[in-house]
Amino acid sequence: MITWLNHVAIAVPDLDAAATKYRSLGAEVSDPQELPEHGVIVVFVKLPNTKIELLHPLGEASPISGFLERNPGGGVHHLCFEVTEISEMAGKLSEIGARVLGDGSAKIGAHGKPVLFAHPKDFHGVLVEFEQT
Ligand SMILES: C[C@H](C(=O)O)C(=O)SCCNC(=O)CCNC(=O)[C@H](O)C(C)(C)COP(=O)(O)OP(=O)(O)OC[C@H]1O[C@@H](n2cnc3c(N)ncnc32)[C@H](O)[C@@H]1OP(=O)(O)O
Ligand SMILES: [Co+2]
Repeated sequence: MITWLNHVAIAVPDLDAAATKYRSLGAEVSDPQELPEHGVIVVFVKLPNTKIELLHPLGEASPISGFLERNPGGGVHHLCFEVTEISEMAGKLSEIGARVLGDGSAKIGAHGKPVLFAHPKDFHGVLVEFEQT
């Protein structure tokens, strides 16, 4: 079952500049975290009711490189919802006709929990991430 909004992710061309901008507004911003398995480096802006994940490509084959080429100034990249049972999610997604990205199995995400992504073309033009609660 889908529950909380865990984060909204924004792809940015300059991670330090983006982190500084949110910090200057008084937000608590985490240190950068490299996620080589996901091809990104991330920073989290912590808000009382959710988080903003600032994303920048890491390595040669980042899944967000194409997005930043098309949106050089940055843009909203994905939404992440928590789910009670990630192991059931891949099956549920195919049941409703949504493609699971990658090899279809969950990977460990930025919070140390399994995550899956569904294709934006199957979710009203929005890339959706699901994270185990
Ligand atoms: C771990 C951490 C965490 O939170 O724990 C993360 O979030 S990692 C976050 C980074 N990891 C991921 O994003 C993993 C899942 N993402 C992917 O596999 C890829 O980004 C992807 C397949 C969605 C898109 O890759 P791509 O841009 O190179 O592919 P294409 O050029 O073929 O794009 C196919 C179509 O999808 C559209 N498209 C691409 N990216 C997005 C997006 N973020 N939101 C909405 N639409 C999108 C393109 O415009 C294109 O539309 P048209 O055909 O109309 O031109
Ligand atoms: Co994310």
